[in-house]
Amino acid sequence: MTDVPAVRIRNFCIIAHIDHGKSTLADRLLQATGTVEDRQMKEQFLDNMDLERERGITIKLQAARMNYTAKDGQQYVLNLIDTPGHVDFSYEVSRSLVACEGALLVVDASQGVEAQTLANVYLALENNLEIIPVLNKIDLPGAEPERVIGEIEEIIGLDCSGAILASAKEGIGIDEILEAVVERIPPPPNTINERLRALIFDSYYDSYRGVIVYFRVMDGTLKKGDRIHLMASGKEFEIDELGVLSPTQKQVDELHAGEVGYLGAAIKAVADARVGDTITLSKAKAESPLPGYAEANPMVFCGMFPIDADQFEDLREALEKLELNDAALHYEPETSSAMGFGFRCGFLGLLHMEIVQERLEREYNLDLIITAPSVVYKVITLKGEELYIDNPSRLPSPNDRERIEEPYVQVEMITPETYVGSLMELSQNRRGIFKDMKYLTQGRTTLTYELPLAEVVTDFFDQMKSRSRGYASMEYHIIGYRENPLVKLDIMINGDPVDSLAMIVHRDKAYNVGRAMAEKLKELIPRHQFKVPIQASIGSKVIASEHIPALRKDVLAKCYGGDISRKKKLLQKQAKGKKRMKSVGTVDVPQEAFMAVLRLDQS
Ligand SMILES: Nc1nc2c(ncn2[C@@H]2O[C@H](COP(=O)(O)OP(=O)(O)OP(=O)(O)O)[C@@H](O)[C@H]2O)c(=O)[nH]1
Repeated sequence: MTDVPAVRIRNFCIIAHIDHGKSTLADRLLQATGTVEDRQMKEQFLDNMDLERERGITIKLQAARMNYTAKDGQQYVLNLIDTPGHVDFSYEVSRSLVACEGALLVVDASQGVEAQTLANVYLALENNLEIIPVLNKIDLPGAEPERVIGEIEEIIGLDCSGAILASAKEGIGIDEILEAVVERIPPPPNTINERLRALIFDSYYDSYRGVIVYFRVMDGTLKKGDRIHLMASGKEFEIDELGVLSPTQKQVDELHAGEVGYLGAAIKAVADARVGDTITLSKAKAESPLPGYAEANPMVFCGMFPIDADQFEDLREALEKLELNDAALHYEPETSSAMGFGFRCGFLGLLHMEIVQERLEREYNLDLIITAPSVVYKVITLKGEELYIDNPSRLPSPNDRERIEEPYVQVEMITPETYVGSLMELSQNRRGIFKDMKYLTQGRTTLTYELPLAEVVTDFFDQMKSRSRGYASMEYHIIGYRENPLVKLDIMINGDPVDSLAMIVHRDKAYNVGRAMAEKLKELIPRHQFKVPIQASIGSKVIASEHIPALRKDVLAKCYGGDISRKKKLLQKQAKGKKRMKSVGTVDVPQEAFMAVLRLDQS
């Protein structure tokens, strides 16, 4: 909007670990600046997806524009850009940081610095953001702001002399935070006369208006009606809606360098306007795009099969719809000898996978069987080809391959000292390579390991949480592919190989995993009228074998005295249990069996 010179704009975001109070603080800032009136204040305004609110996590980033009259008497525009709080979405976090000049680093004064906070602070420092430390929750009796300040200084090396003590809940420190944003965060550079470059930091699909794009104008001016060119996708569109988020959408005619806004341009799918892409004008293109564009590559894959084969087309339609709004979701049809027709789907990480699954089941009413997550393996064949395999059942035979490589990640954990031994054991068991350990204040420790991603996606996070009684936190990033002696483990049920249960494991662990899998499946697959053998094999060699004995007793025999309502209840319970089963040959296999690998006692 023309009336705001760049010197009176401040663009900032909030960096915080989950639950340290980011959303509560954002709400307070919106209230204190009168952006949202108290009575229309929905709790946690910025997290507006139901699923997000239910789980209390921020998935999609958004922005809010606030007008603030500072102590110097001047009117400022403060743009708060929200960032997602989970490692799966770290690329989106990095783009939203680039759209800012400063960040509030919110740390729970009764807890301390956590792994995820660290990762995002380093990203902010790399991007030269001005960081304002905020010690939140000082109203809590256990708050120790001095200790936590010491920790921030020690771990991050950040000068905390200007740290602000706050309680988002009680509204303490909110004015100080707003003043600090104005005083300490630099205004955006005034590049209004340069060619238009605007950075996309988020987008979502609206069924009436097409994709709505959130962006920060870095250089130049953008007007309603302009024809825009997206520098990475190469696509062109005409802007039919331009506006700011205050925090609901409000239309404006133009936006200048330094401003944050949204646009609509009849864009069909978010994949056409990806996060990180640069918007420029068709008639006066910028010479080069803004740096740092990357396509989000799926790292974790799983199979999704409708329990009822008739739902295959519904599943396809649901995935098509989700894809409009999720550029990182990949899928392609898959046929499994055991499961029939379904899709192989790719995700950024486990949380992303869970969110998609939940939406398919909840919003599209699909009953799905989902197979265990797998990472993408790189196979070099004897002919020298390089193949990327995201489905263990597709692994080329040992006779055709020269080697297999798997993705590795660097994992940073922060934990109270007491749990260090247990977490080191967990990491060693998961083929981890110890890299570093540092003692912090108050008996807290950072641990750094390099681990195969495959070992991290199979419940590493849950194990870490349970071994540390919920106190440890972690963060990981991909560091590349490494060769390992990996083999394919096949599972046979009743003599039939079940392709959806095949997995790729390290040779040294194959025997244990095979045995544990056979035992677990024996536990999870219900008894049938006949004996069901279960075998685990590598190539033609059977390495573990179990069997489920035939069913003898009638379940109803358990009921006494012909109590009909009780009988009904039991039958209903059985029918419900059946819903989540897939027939593999003549054997009914429940959903849990396909996830058995996540529940093996091998951690
Ligand atoms: N006592 C106290 N509790 C607070 C304060 N700020 C936030 N909380 C509580 O801490 C919990 C987490 O707060 P949120 O604002 O949802 O945390 P968040 O960082 O946004 O969490 P994510 O959205 O999951 O990233 C909620 O139960 C809040 O009510 C505070 O200053 N004092």
